[in-house]
Amino acid sequence: MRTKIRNARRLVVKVGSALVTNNGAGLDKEALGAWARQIAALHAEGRQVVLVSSGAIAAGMQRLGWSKRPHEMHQLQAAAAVGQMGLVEAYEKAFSGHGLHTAQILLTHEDLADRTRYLNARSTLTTLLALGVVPIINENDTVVTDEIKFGDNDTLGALVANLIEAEALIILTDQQGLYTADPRSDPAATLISEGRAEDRRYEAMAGGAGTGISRGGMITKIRAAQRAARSGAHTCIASGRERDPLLRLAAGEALGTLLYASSTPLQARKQWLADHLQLAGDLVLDDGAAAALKSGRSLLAVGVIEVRGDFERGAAVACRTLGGEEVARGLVNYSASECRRIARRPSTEIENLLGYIDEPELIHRDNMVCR
Ligand SMILES: Nc1ncnc2c1ncn2[C@@H]1O[C@H](COP(=O)(O)OP(=O)(O)O)[C@@H](O)[C@H]1O
Ligand SMILES: N[C@@H](CCC(=O)OP(=O)(O)O)C(=O)O
Repeated sequence: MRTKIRNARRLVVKVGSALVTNNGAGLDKEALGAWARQIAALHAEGRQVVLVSSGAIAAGMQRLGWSKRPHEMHQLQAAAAVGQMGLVEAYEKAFSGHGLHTAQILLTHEDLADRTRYLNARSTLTTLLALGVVPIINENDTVVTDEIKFGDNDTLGALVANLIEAEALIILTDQQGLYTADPRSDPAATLISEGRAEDRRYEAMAGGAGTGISRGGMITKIRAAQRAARSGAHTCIASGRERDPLLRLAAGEALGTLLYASSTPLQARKQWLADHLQLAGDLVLDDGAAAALKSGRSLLAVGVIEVRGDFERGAAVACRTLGGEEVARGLVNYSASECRRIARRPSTEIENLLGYIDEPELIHRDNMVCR
């Protein structure tokens, strides 16, 4: 099983706040240095690595002399802006010691939800990797609001793995991996060595964040593994406090918890659709249309009985049954107001109804992913 990580040529490594800041005590430069050394060694083997690093808020809090994480968004954003400077400065120094350039990339949820920006982010990242640069990614905390937040960097790590079609996502944290229960509260909990990322039982075992400085906890790591698996990436959750965890995992050692992907990679576009967290609206389908989608056909206007939301051509929308069940999601060829005008009507009438026709389908099957 562990050959899955050994064989990975393109990896996303995520390091959490607790590790990066040594539980909030300020940037742990020694730890950063150790990751840089290991990533440099992986590079030398011809692998490409993207680093998703948390720690900006915690580092900023420390610089500003705050001992408690504030609740107000603007204060968190201010702390992140201060801390991100120190974070990238420390990484740049650590990697330059190994002759590697770094690049800072700050992303928001909207960047990955917008089709054009998604494609831009993807091509910038793959270009950087081809140039031998180590991209260092964090959420763009300065501009995010609650609605557009990834919130935790486990989710961001998984989306980056989808974005660049990584083969492995390695999540380093302050525990050895996934335990049968939170080891902080249950000393009898045992470590899970490996299993299918999609196995729903893991969600019940995982709890929230361990410390006041982290966001996600184990549950976001499990969901990140599920998300990564949808694009064929295997996830490993391991302790960042072990000696050389990245090198040992890349050598095939059975460290931490491996949550492997069992499906083949979806096509890049379908991946993006499957991970599209924010949808612009809903199309409510009749039973015939719902059945057609499930058997892999395109969505035609005739099967749409209601249009919800306000969206433009090209937006991602959910296709739902009258009962609310999501059957599929996809990129719609017509705006919401156009959809309302052509709903329940055969495709042959679209030109008459609108005065023009873009596509005969409302959503083409190539631009759709079934749930
Ligand atoms: N089943 C579990 N197995 C391991 N850790 C768990 C589990 N449930 C909850 N946790 C907690 O998740 C924490 C790791 O997540 P988090 O604090 O968000 O760290 P990070 O900053 O690395 O993302 C652990 O310290 C642990 O207390
Ligand atoms: N963007 C935030 C990271 C959010 C966060 O705490 O994530 P995590 O450490 O994964 O729980 C920061 O840099 O502080």
